[in-house]
Amino acid sequence: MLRHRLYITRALCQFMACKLSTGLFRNILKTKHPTGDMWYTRSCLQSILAVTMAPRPFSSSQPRDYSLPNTSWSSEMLRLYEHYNIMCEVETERGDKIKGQWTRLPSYNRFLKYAPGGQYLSKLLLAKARLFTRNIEEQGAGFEYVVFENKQEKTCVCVFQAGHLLEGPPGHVHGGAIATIIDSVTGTHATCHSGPAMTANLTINYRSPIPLGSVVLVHSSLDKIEGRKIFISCQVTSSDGSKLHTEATALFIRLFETTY
Ligand SMILES: CCCCC/C=C\C/C=C\C/C=C\C/C=C\CCCC(=O)SCCNC(=O)CCNC(=O)[C@H](O)C(C)(C)COP(=O)(O)OP(=O)(O)OC[C@H]1O[C@@H](n2cnc3c(N)ncnc32)[C@H](O)[C@@H]1OP(=O)(O)O
Repeated sequence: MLRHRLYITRALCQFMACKLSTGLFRNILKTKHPTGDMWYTRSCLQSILAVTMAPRPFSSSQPRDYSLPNTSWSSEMLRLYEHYNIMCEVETERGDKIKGQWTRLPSYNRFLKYAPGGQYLSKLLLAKARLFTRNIEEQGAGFEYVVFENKQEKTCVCVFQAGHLLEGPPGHVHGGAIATIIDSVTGTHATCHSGPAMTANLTINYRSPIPLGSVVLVHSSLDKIEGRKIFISCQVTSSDGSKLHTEATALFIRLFETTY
């Protein structure tokens, strides 16, 4: 009975939130930008994100936290997950648990129901839109990954296990899939540090192929910030760090004026 009441309350809240946000979008989108480029202007994106960003984009609630271990994770993936997860909480001399240097980031969940960029998709399709890296339902088939952030050192590390649907050269990971995980990790890093940001440039050097099914580490370091520009460098290495697979540099442009 209580569960039913909860479902009804949640459904009502979702309905009202949806009505409110689509109304706001309609009003925002009616205002034509002087350049005529009304869909993709920064001010437009900023207004939309400003009214809808209220909960932080990385949340462990809806619809599911994809960054948590599942049965497809190999022992190496679990070992590395534990290695970083254990450093997210430390014990003081008095035995209290306090926050450690690292933070596990819950998976990013899409926070907009309808976005202006999807103008050519029907509302039905748009409502189904998913983050590219989280769109394969079968566990272990695509991108299995978890990102940890170290705010003090301005670094992130991602433990990434590449599934069989990411094949490029036989038995190895597709270069586009590698670019995707690099973009996602550095994009997550930029967004966590400075708020929503878009990739302006991504330069990649592929040094050695990544065997399909293997677990690699994606290291992201924030090099510098110049105004709205966030410069990040990235290395993909074997899980023990001995082999360099890929290196990259990325430039992100912050969409908001203020950081959060
Ligand atoms: C739909 C928006 C979503 C935003 C994300 C929001 C939330 C995300 C939340 C969580 C993230 C979670 C996970 C992350 C997962 C994936 C991340 C994927 C990220 C992407 O996959 S994202 C798609 C690919 N990405 C694009 O589709 C961008 C297309 N592009 C543009 O939309 C514009 O181009 C933009 C906005 C980049 C800039 O436009 P703008 O009008 O705001 O700024 P402007 O042009 O004035 O540039 C300001 C200063 O940056 C310099 N600058 C600009 N571009 C440069 C370049 N390429 N090289 C060198 N310098 C550059 C200028 O020279 C100037 O420099 P200066 O100030 O010194 O003059």
